[in-house]
Amino acid sequence: MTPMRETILEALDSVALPDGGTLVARDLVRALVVDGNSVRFVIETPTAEIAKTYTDVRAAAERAVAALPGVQSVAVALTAHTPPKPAPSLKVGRHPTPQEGRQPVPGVTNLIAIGSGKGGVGKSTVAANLAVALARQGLRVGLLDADIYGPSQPKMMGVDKRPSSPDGKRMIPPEAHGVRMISIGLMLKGDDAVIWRGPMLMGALQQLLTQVEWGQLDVLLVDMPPGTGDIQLTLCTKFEVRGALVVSTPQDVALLDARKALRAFQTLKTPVLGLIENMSTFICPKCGHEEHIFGDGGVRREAEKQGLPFLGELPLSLEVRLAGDGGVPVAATDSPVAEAYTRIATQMIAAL
Ligand SMILES: Nc1ncnc2c1ncn2[C@@H]1O[C@H](COP(=O)(O)OP(=O)(O)OP(=O)(O)O)[C@@H](O)[C@H]1O
Repeated sequence: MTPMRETILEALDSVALPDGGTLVARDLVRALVVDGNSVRFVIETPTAEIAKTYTDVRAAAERAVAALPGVQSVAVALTAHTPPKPAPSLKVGRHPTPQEGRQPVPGVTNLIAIGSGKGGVGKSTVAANLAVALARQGLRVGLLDADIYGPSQPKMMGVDKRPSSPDGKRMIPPEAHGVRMISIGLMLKGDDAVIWRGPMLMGALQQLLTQVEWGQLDVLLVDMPPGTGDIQLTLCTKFEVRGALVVSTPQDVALLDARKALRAFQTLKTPVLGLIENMSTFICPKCGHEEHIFGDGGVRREAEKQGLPFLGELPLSLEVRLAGDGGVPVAATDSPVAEAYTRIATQMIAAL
């Protein structure tokens, strides 16, 4: 049984604060994510001084949520409100500028959203590798990490340089493995968490799309946060999106959520260019035995059922994980997995 957001907020509304009110009544709960039986959220206090007095509140909040039926793990972060860290002189993170209709991103021919229903299915890994595979085929490629709550592209692409902003108005994206890349993660210091409300998220996305000097790009891939929400809505309603790719594992629970993401793209009138299956199979490096850990062919069947293109499958492999953690995506190497990415990139180019 998956716990409901409302039930969690109700439980948090019972957590009293030393300076009066409750966590919910004082609107201090941010970034509440329910992922199966795991719950995570942030308690954001107005100042660092107040945060220091909230250690017991955090423990009480964790206990209150852990006691709910269906909850197996709870992670609570305690932060103080800090304004988002700006790039050298360009402030990112503001309310969106009003805008009429869907706009193109200057210089970008194909703006493509990479989404997933469920977190952790490898969407960011696929986005990074696909970007590199497309660049290796000679395309001019950009990658925008819009996973504002868990930006992972700087690590996966091996970029830790902050973008420069010579005029304080526009940002120059750093380049890695032939891909121009920008991530909200590059504008933050170390482990800082971004805690913005919906309008701020929309403003940040708008800035990353329009105030970055992307140059001429054949493809700009947008690594979306998992699920459906403000970012997906803003991207698909405010910008001319060529289409979306949806990543899933073959597991039933992942497919269930992938279907929701597909439906959301359809509702937003964003064409789905195809489905990609990640973690399809595991081949034991010692004995060569092949095991379908998360099920066999689920995403291909789903694509057929929905009448959508199936772009290919990618194995579960230690090499992929190590490459991602090491900042050199496997698609930049000569591994057989890189070939699988090349095949998907070729299919994708044909679909554009
Ligand atoms: N095919 C694969 N083989 C091995 N490890 C993988 C594979 N795909 C992804 N991973 C690993 O799984 C973890 C989660 O991947 P990733 O961050 O890409 O998922 P995600 O769907 O973007 O997650 P989130 O939605 O939470 O941002 C990472 O450690 C990544 O290296």
